[in-house]
Amino acid sequence: MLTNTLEQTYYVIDFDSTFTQVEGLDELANIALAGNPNREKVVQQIRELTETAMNGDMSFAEGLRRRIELLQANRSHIDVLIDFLRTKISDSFLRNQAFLHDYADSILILSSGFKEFIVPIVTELGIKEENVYANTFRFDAEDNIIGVDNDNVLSSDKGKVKLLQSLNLEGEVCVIGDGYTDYELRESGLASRFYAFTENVEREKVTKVADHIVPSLDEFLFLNNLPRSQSYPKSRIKILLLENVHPVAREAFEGEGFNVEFVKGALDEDELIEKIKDVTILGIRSKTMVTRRVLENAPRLIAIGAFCIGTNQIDLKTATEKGIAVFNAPYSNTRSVVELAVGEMIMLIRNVFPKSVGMHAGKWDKSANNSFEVRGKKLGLVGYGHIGTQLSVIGEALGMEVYFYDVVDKMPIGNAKKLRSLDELLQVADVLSLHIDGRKDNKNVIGKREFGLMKDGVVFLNLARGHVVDVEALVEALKSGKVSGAGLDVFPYEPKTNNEAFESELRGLPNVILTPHIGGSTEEAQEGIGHYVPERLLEYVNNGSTTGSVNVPEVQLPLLKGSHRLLHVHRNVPGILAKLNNIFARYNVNITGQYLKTNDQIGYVIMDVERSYVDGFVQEIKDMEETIKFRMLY
Ligand SMILES: NC(=O)C1=CN([C@@H]2O[C@H](COP(=O)(O)OP(=O)(O)OC[C@H]3O[C@@H](n4cnc5c(N)ncnc54)[C@H](O)[C@@H]3O)[C@@H](O)[C@H]2O)C=CC1
Ligand SMILES: O=C(O)C(=O)COP(=O)(O)O
Repeated sequence: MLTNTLEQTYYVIDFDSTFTQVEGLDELANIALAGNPNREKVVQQIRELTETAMNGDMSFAEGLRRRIELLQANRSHIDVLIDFLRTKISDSFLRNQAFLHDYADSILILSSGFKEFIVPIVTELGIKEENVYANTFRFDAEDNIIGVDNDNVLSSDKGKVKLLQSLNLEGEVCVIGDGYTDYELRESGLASRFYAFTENVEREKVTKVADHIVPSLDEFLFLNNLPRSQSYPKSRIKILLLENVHPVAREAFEGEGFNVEFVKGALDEDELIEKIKDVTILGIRSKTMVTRRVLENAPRLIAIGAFCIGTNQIDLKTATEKGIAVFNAPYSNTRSVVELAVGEMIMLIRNVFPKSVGMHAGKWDKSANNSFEVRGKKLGLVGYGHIGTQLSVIGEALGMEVYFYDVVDKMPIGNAKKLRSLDELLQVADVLSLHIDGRKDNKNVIGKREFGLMKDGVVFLNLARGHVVDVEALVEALKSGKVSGAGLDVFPYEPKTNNEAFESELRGLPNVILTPHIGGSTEEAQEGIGHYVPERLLEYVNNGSTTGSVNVPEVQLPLLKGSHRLLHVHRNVPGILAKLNNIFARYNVNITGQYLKTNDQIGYVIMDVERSYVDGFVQEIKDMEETIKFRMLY
């Protein structure tokens, strides 16, 4: 029995597609009809009836009667269903079991589904069996389901309203559900608020009439200031993913309840400025330019994930100044770039592409002229980082002599020879491949003078960044025969989407392989990046760790247990820690852990404190003039 007091608030929660991700009856049909050739058709009919009834477009009783008729299930199928439903409990309900448990006296499950499968599921999460209001099946002597208990008002039209009426609750009633019948409780005046729950399904007819739309139980608990597992609901945190990053990235964020917007192409500066206003995490690849203007219009942005290697498209200095942590995937597509470079190098030195083009036009040109092996040739690598060193290993395995030049002193791998200047390298290489990063200073590293220093007939590869080569000089070198073949994957201007044409003087030149910036575009690389970058971003958002950040000092933090964690990014000036400690001392706050790392622009201090403190303490930290970004986790 429910104890009614005047101040009491009741939380009436729907089961199907709210408490669980699925509709129980649809799934029961799916199980019961396993092996039946008409299974898909019948399940589909049942789903349509469920949807029609949920939208309020058919009388509920009629829909239920027709669904039971189609079902052909028995008691053993229900046991299978229960096991299945255990794996389909909505994520935000699983996260907030403490609330379900602690507020069990005030929580009612009100469902037009069936107690036989609802009770075992909800009671495991702390709900009281006596607070579950649902239909029950009728069985025959062989345990086949033959109907429903028609005496239960829930089996009739407006059943939920009738049932709630009969409970005669005194106090406030809020309803959480995904269906129109849940809204009818509010419409009838029996409930004072209706929260359309959209974690699993979103029905326009329902959200349109709701007092609030809650994408998760966390959001409901936040709005009502109730105890919850997330200090700030993740459904309120917007993540913008651009440039068609791998779907596993989207799943990683959505699985944790974040609000994700996914865009296939890149955005230009103005489009991004428009979109980024309420974005907390931005995911991009190499194309999206994150300029100072963009960052100045991103008040909520705390992190950027570059789902690639290069970060030259991001204004890192401004990002750091604003305490925005940038992460990338430093080696997830290294191998893919190297394989493409190896393939192109062999194709170019053998003159394969012109022969192939000729063959397509019917020209049989069997000759060895201008076709060479790579074995014994000198491979020159400009930039000896992750990609350069990998290519060094494979080049040697192909029998090439490897030479490299890097602005930083790098250890040669295998028999590779380090050269002291770019000029020296240009003069020895038979095949020259660029693997430098896209920093501004690298603009036109290879221009007219550099082509002039190269051997006649050199094979030239650029899979690094378009602006590092002067294209006009390259075209001239190709036309004059100085460069006998070139493989180009990157260009000073690259189309924003696949719908834009590629314009370049390089088009139509023989023995030039042009590829649309696909060095890192393999299934393997993209999936690897799709896992790696969200892991770094989630660690930062959930725990404060900055492992792998390219601009914020790296700190690997222990998991947060029992304390509140304050994350403070500040301008790196002397005396910050003393100032902070002074505030702690004045407010008598007990610190359970403290970490500090700095770089030349900013400092990142993390303080774990005991939960009991007064709010003024937090405000004082926020108000410090050196504070750039401040957030709290608990
Ligand atoms: N085509 C594509 O799809 C891809 C292109 N890339 C590009 O390749 C670049 C290199 O990638 P990683 O090897 O992973 O980077 P990395 O950072 O490991 O290596 C870059 C190396 O170049 C050196 N360097 C920079 N400027 C130089 C210069 N002017 N002369 C000589 N050495 C110089 C650096 O000291 C460093 O050792 C990335 O920054 C990115 O721009 C990366 C992945 C895919
Ligand atoms: O990883 C990089 O730096 C690349 O250039 C690959 O970029 P993408 O992911 O293809 O836009």
